[in-house]
Amino acid sequence: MQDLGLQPSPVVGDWCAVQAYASDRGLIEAVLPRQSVFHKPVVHEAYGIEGESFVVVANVDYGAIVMDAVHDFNLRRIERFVSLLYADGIQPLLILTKIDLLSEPEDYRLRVLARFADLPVFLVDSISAHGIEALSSYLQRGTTLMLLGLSGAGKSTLLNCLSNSMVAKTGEVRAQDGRGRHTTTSRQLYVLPNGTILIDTPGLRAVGMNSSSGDVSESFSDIHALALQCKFSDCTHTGEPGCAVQQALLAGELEQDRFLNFLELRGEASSFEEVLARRKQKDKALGKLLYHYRRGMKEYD
Ligand SMILES: Nc1nc2c(ncn2[C@@H]2O[C@H](COP(=O)(O)OP(=O)(O)OP(=O)(O)O)[C@@H](O)[C@H]2O)c(=O)[nH]1
Ligand SMILES: [Zn+2]
Repeated sequence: MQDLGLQPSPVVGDWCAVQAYASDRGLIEAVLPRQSVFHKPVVHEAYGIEGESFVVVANVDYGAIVMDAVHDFNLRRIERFVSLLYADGIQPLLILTKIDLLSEPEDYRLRVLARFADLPVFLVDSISAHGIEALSSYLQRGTTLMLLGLSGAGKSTLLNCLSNSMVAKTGEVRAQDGRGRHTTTSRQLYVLPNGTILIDTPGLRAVGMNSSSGDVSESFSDIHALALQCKFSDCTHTGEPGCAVQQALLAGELEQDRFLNFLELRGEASSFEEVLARRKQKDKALGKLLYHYRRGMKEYD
């Protein structure tokens, strides 16, 4: 967003005082005090580093983690989202989608509750709207829900289902693994007919936050398995000879979209790891400096 010279700069979810100068245009004069903010951390706390973080969404009441129960059910990812939400004092909810494709959807609820006993879990089929009713107590006028989830998790479809109108464009998804295209390219805010506010965050960015390359290979186990057959163990899969990933792409066994998604996430993960490496180097240099300083002091004693 363009820096408007306001303190703070408005983000999605902010309530602003606006001076209207045309029927569809206005000038933001002030950002009203925020009730809550959701931060995107730059560096993961698990590494013992208090990294920078920045506010991505303001005034969120609930963080709805949207997860494809069929193709992407992952307790570790739930944990990551839950801890990020808790860190900002935002109540998490879990919405497991595509349950129409499961024979025993209740099993998934039990698996989640065994680990996160207090987490409200909803099993929904956004196509037929089955299970949507259970969410209604969270969908109140003036309540803001932020949707978090990977690309293809079913956020746009859920939004459509909730609003009963095509407010968001859903992407085509491959039957094979259920991964979608990145139809959500910017954070957006929708107001449901009853006055509930929904904020849809880009699927890719949601996983990008504090992901490490370990997480990336976990999410792309097919590419990881192919990579083991590459001629070079440090193959980047971007043009080396004897690359099994490129071969699979050529043979149509690996979808180009999925590969591009992998490259994008790997890029994010490696810059994250670079930050860590730089930080370690700095700490080492500081340790050395302190050591010499202390020795110097002793010599004076
Ligand atoms: N069977 C079934 N399919 C679903 C359900 N929800 C979503 N889908 C399908 O899953 C695919 C991806 O859904 P989207 O709503 O586009 O996913 P998204 O989370 O918005 O993805 P991004 O916009 O990339 O972040 C689409 O083909 C949907 O039709 C569901 O409850 N049941
Ligand atoms: Zn390769």
